[in-house]
Amino acid sequence: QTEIHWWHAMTGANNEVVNRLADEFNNSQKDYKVVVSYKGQYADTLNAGIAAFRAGNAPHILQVFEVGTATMMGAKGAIKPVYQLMAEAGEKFDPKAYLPAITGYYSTAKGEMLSFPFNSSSMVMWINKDELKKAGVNEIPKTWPDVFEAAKKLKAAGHDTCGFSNAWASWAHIEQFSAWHNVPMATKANGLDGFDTEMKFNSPLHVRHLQNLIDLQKDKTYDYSGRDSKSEGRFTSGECAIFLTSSGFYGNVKANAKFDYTSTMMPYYPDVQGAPQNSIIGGASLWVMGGKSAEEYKGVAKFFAFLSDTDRQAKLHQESGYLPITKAAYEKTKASGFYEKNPVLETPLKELTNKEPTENSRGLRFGNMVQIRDVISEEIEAALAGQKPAKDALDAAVSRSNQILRQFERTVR
Ligand SMILES: O=P(O)(O)OC[C@H](O)CO
Repeated sequence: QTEIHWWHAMTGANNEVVNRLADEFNNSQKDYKVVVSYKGQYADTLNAGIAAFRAGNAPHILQVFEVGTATMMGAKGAIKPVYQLMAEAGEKFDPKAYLPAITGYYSTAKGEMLSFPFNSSSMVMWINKDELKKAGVNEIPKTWPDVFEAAKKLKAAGHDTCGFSNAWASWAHIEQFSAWHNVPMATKANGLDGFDTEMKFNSPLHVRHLQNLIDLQKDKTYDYSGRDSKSEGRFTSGECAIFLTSSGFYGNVKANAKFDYTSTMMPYYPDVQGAPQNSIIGGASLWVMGGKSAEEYKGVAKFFAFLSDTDRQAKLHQESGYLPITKAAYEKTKASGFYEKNPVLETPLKELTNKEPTENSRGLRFGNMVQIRDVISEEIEAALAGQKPAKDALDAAVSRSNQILRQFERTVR
């Protein structure tokens, strides 16, 4: 039996999904065995994969979050492009079977798919309906001003430590925020049209939004919850009744929330023309590492074909809140009337398809984005702590990010 090692970053309900998929595949045939290992949060998993590649003991499959895409593309020799892998192994593989918002993110300009879409998400606003009702908020907030008003009422009703919050600081307030308001995060279609891109997220709109957060952070009407998803439990525990994070949080919400909940589209500033635009994807894809044997690659290709099965994809979507990856899985879910009963699962799809994507909302691809996210978060944290005004923090984040982009350009040249 040939072992296929899969390193991933899934916890809670999504960790169970990963384990179950591996078990199902292992029981479905005898030639290959998928062995899964949890390697920490996404950034840790990516670092572990790169370090292992350098040391000559990389896994076969590495789950990498969407912002690690450029890093993986630039890591020559470290990866085996998925379109090549599938062709060499003779596995049926049609990139057109997948949702274009997802494949576009993980393909070259020529349309060659480099990594295998696995758990794509978008950011939604999770709502604790019971607590909103208790606080006298009769309508689910739609706009940022609505959210601020609702958060003030929640605070007055006893939510002392959190009126509203979010996971993934940069994803929420810079990356998704820019796309949703149709303003550039950076030039060159946010890097999709070339690594020689420059950051632009210090616009008056970005400054205004961060200033609002700074003002509300003072008495915890807004309360910061960190750079990644570790604090998502603040929603399920009931502490924060309005919480922006991934649609892929669904499995954990379903398992742990002891209240009536829903998810809704991200808020927007209603005076910004064209807002809301469309959201961009998040989550992760599966990268195949370089330097493995033909037999091992055959096993990986078989596993990917297994994952693409329509019923399996539909189930994965319906249980986890991640997007249906294939068009067939989406159609099947829709036709079964599933979304009428479970509107929560349709929220990210509605956001992604809200309008035809523009240069500002197709996605993003930045070299060293993992470091850039840290820089953005660091500056947001300093601003929220009252150490610098919003404009200074965003100017600093932009200029530091541009330096990191230039470093990346030098390494891939
Ligand atoms: O929580 P996930 O898996 O949807 O990922 C959220 C962000 O896109 C990670 O970069």
